[in-house]
Amino acid sequence: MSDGNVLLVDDDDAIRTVVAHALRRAGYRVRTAACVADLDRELQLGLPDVLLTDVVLPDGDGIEIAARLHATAPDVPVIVLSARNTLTTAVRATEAGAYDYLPKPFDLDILTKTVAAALGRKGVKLPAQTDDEDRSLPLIGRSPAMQEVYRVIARVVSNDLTVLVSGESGTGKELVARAIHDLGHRRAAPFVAINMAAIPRELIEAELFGHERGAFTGAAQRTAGRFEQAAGGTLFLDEIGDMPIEAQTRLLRVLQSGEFTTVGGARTIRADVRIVAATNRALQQAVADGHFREDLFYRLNVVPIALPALRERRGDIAMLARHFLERAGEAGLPRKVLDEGAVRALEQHDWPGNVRQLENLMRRLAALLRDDRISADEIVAMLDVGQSPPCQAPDLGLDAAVRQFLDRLARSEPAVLDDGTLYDRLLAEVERPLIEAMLARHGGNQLRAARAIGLNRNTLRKRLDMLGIDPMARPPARELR
Ligand SMILES: Nc1ncnc2c1ncn2[C@@H]1O[C@H](COP(=O)(O)OP(=O)(O)OP(=O)(O)O)[C@@H](O)[C@H]1O
Repeated sequence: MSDGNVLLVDDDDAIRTVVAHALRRAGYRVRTAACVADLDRELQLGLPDVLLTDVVLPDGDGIEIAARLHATAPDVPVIVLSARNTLTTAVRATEAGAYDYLPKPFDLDILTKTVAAALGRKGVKLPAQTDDEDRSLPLIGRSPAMQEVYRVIARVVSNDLTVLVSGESGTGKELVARAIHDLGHRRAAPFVAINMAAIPRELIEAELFGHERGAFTGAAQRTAGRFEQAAGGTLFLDEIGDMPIEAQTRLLRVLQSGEFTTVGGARTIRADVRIVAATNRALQQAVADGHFREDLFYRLNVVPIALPALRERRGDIAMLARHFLERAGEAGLPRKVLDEGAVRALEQHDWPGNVRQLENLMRRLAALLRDDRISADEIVAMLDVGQSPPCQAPDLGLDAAVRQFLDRLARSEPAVLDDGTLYDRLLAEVERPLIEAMLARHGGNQLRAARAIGLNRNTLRKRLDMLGIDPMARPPARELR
């Protein structure tokens, strides 16, 4: 049995009663305070071994209390309890020197265990407080799964540990990487992203490490790689599972030695970057299949952050949807609101394209609907995009396009057949329906569609721009003539 001294500050009588009871049952001596003034009186009577504090108090802010106590009595761990379950709160609490942050509602068992752990680790050195706290924190969501993500982010912003973010496409992996950069001490230096799936495999090493003049055909001058561009900042290695094995070996060497050599050069440069890698597939499986080096996996997976799929945190959907409608409004699109049925329809959907798909849908609704209120019917109609019946080869609409083309050809002058443009014209005819159908089939996910078609993602993006295709749009119904 512990005889630790706990001081609990919360203006909610029920929370004070329940928490104090649970902690007393666990063997702690508990004092309580309902506001900052009460707390000050209690502190004059003696310091506790652990302080638990709510954030919003009638006469002050619990995080300021944490910072104050951390400055005057750094040995006393502070656990912040908050109903404002945002990344901002988690990060502010950690920066203020709090030992831990527990989102409300919390589990009493977890609270008791956290208090026990805090008592066992008193005197832990915590990150220093930083200056500007109201930096833009873009991650939305209060689900328990996102709370866990915030807690891990809050723990890594003050160090340079390598982070591996995993999650399905569109779950916010890049956003997490940016948040880690923007909140950390490297934020004044660049955040540089490189996507392994978007670069031809043979160019990845040159892109990462730079190359000397003449290092390979077409290398007319020395070019700095992403490691050099990101010096002092953060390098985001997206879709790390797509990295060719030779580049993996080279990256591993860099991570081990802290230095790299440019392609074709004898020059060694210190790698001063924080690495955040991301993957949308199970890297362990890639390791088991021999496609990803196990030693590199462990080097990258120092701090894992697993982002939940949107369907695993349906409680966040309404908040995210409203956030995206608001953003669309700020961007000049008409302001719209969701009615209750619309929210339910959104919450029931499975979101194969995750937050990105929800964001695109909200933007399209804001742009296309005439009504100010969005109803369930409109959501369902727009979500219907590309749902092909199961167990049936989907109709990509290509046969119709080709038939129409052949039809026109049959009706034209015979010389048109031999004018040297047939190949290009036929391709032009099928490209749009092919891309539209494959995008729809993959829920608007460009990476998956590109992979399925056999195109590089960058090439697909360029073609979308060229053809003016909206990746989330429903493909137009093609008539057979
Ligand atoms: N929690 C969130 N709050 C607000 N916006 C989000 C959140 N998660 C994702 N988004 C938005 O969704 C879109 C997709 O996010 P992001 O590019 O970070 O996903 P990703 O997992 O890196 O995707 P991919 O694997 O396809 O590269 C972005 O526009 C991002 O701003």
